[in-house]
Amino acid sequence: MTSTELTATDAPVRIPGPTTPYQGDIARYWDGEARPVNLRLGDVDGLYHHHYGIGEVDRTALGDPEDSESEKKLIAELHRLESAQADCLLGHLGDIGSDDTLVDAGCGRGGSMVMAHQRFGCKVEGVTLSAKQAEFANRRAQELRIQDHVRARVCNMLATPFETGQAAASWNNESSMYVDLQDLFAEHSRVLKVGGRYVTITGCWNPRYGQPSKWVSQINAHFECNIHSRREYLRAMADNRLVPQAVVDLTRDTLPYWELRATSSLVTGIEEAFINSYKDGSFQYLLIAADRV
Ligand SMILES: C[S@@+](CC[C@H](N)C(=O)[O-])C[C@H]1O[C@@H](n2cnc3c(N)ncnc32)[C@H](O)[C@@H]1O
Ligand SMILES: CC(C)=CCC/C(C)=C/COP(=O)(O)OP(=O)(O)O
Ligand SMILES: [Mg+2]
Repeated sequence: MTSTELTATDAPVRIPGPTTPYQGDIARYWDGEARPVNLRLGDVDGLYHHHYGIGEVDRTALGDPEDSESEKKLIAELHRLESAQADCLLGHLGDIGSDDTLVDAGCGRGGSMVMAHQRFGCKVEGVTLSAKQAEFANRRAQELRIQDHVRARVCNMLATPFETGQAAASWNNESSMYVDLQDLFAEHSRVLKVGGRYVTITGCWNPRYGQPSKWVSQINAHFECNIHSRREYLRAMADNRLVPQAVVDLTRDTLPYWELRATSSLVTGIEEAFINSYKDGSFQYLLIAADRV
C-alpha cells in the first residue's frame, strides 16, 4: 500500500506506507487509539505524547487528594513528566541550528516534534504508519502556525523519502519496538549526515535476566509490539555506523511516573507489568545517544 503526495514542483512522490501485514495492523491500532490517558494529558497544553514520563513527582503540585481539583492536578503532573522525558531526549541531540532538519521516526501525534521546533527553531519531519496520527499532528502544527517547520507523513520508517545525509539528527521515542533493528538503524544511518546524532528512548529487556520475562511478554501482547534486548540495540547500532556516545538507564527515573499513574482514574491495566518488570530487573528504560560515524 502506498500514498501519493505532491512536492512543490508537483512531481508525484511515492511514499511507502505499511508494507507488511503487521505494519497494516499497527497502522489500524494507532488509527483507532483514543485512550483518555493520552488525550486528557495532551489537552493540558496541546502537546500530545505517546510515551511515558521521567523524574520525581512534585507532591506540592498534587495538593490535597480530597480537593475537587485533585484529578486535574494529577493529570497535569503526569503530563509534566512525559514532557520532561521528551526534553531529556532532545537534550541529547547535540547542537542543532535553525537551518537543520530533524527526523522523528514513529512520531505519533507529534508532541516531541513541536517541542523540538520550539527548542531549536529547526525543521522537523515525522513519519508514522497512522494516517489519523499524521492528520492530528499536522492539524496541531497548523494551529500553532508552525506547519512550514513541522510536518508528519504517513510512511514506513524503514523506507523514508528523506535524502541521504539530509538530517542533522534523528530519533525514535518509544517506537523502535515495532521494527527490525538492523533495518531501522540502516535507514537512520542513511538519512543522517556523518557526524549527526541519533537518539532513542526505549524499553528493552535485560540480557542479565536471561530471556524476556512474563511481564515483557504481557507488554508485547498489550501493544502488539516486539521489545528488543539491550544487547540487540548495541549490536545493531555497531553494525550500522552508529557509535554510542551515552547510554543512560532511566529505569529508576520512570518508576515514579508509573507509581503515580497507577493511582489515577486513567489506568489502562498495563501499569503492573511495567512496575513489576522494572523492579525485578527484567526490563529497562534506556536512552541511547549515538554518533553517525
Ligand atoms: C508509542 S508511539 C510513539 C509516538 C511518539 N514517538 C511519541 O513519543 O509520542 C509509536 C509510534 O510508532 C509508529 N510506528 C510503528 N511502526 C512504524 C513504522 N514501521 N513506520 C513508521 N512509524 C511506525 C506508530 O505509528 C506510532 O506513531
Ligand atoms: C516502553 C515501551 C515498551 C513502549 C511501547 C510503545 C508504547 C505503546 C508507548 C506508549 O504509548 P501510549 O502513550 O499510547 O501508551 P499508554 O496508553 O499506555 O499511555
Ligand atoms: Mg500514554
